Amino acid sequence: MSERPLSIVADENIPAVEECFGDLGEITRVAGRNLKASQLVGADILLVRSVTEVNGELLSGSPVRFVGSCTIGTDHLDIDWMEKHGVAWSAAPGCNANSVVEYVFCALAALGVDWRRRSFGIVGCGNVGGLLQRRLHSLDIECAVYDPWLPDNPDSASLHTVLERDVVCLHAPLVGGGPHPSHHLLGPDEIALLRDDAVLVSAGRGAVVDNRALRARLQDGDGPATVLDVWENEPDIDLDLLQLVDIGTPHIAGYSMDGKLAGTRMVRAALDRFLGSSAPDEATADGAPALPLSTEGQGFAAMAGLLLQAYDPRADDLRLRAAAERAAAGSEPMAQGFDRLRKEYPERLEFSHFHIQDAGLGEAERRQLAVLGLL
Ligand SMILES: NC(=O)c1ccc[n+]([C@@H]2O[C@H](COP(=O)([O-])OP(=O)(O)OC[C@H]3O[C@@H](n4cnc5c(N)ncnc54)[C@H](O)[C@@H]3O)[C@@H](O)[C@H]2O)c1
Ligand SMILES: O=C(O)[C@H](O)[C@H](O)COP(=O)(O)O
Repeated sequence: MSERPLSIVADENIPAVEECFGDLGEITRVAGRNLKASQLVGADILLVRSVTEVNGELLSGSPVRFVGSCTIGTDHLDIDWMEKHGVAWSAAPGCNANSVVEYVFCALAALGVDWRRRSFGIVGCGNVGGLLQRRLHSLDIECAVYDPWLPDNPDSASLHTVLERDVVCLHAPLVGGGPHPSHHLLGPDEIALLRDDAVLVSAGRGAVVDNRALRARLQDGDGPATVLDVWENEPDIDLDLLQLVDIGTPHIAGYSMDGKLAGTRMVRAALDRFLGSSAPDEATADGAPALPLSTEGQGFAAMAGLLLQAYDPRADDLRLRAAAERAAAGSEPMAQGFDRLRKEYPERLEFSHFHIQDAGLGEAERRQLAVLGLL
């Protein structure tokens, strides 16, 4: 690419683009959900989130030579098309994995589920599932893993076995083809395996679970306690399903400020590799003063209380239900409300920004909280 300033088109909801990319040229912010080819006339670089389908329809005829997605997931990118047409690309593997794992434990805390007494099943054991597995190992909690690409994982088990565990966590990507597609990996038969006293946490991609089949199972009045962060047909989600889940959130498990900034930084680093240059100082969520958390109660209640002071997913659940009520009342379409909650998401910091102020906790609880990243 030439030495002239670059023209960078970036989704309006990616944080710190000006700080991380401003030295390279001119930045134009766009609404990613409905990005059109006509908005890419003259663009060299395109920075997207998961809501932009990046394919031949969008890119053919444009001068874009590098696409950066500040996300872990890549199912919105037509990688084959880009590689065939000489468009370089990068996502941000693992950028918000810690945020998702913290979401899982906070959701369990909100449900009053003492994770120390439960067995876990993990579907998809990459950056997110693998981090969860390592934390569970450090806490001496049993887990079984279904990941067809990782047969040597020490906890490797069949999908059937994994789905019969006490807490089932879904962290598989949405994969369309190949030997292990994941669309509706959990269909009616697999959903039937989930125990009534189990917990299901889905934080990969919505269409990994057949939402209609899940709704049918929950409508029968039984089924597991259910935490859904991702949905089929986002942002126009199934409002009946939302009524049936225990915690429903608008695809924000990975939305810690740390995770978002890591995504922006990783894409800048990838662009530098492409350009053969190096990055300026990066924006970071580090260095903020440690925020105090106080303990109340003892044992699991104290630990759960601390986690929920750091992040309580029930606040996100309430906001999503309020958006659903507005949709039902006809004052704001659900799709608009879902995207607005994501756009206006409050700043959320990961556990590493907090510290536990008083010493009411026992040694075991302190050690367990340290494993989770809370000191
Ligand atoms: N809810 C959120 O906010 C949020 C945040 C981050 C990531 N995600 C989603 O979670 C997914 C996983 O994230 P990651 O960082 O662990 O990705 P990753 O690419 O590091 O790992 C994905 C793992 O899933 C496995 N896998 C592939 N196909 C599978 C299948 N059919 N069944 C089971 N496992 C399969 C892969 O072998 C790999 O080990 C991402 O692709 C993304 O879609 C969601
Ligand atoms: O894939 C990811 O990294 C996550 O799903 C991420 O949180 C998606 O967020 P978005 O790009 O839609 O803002």
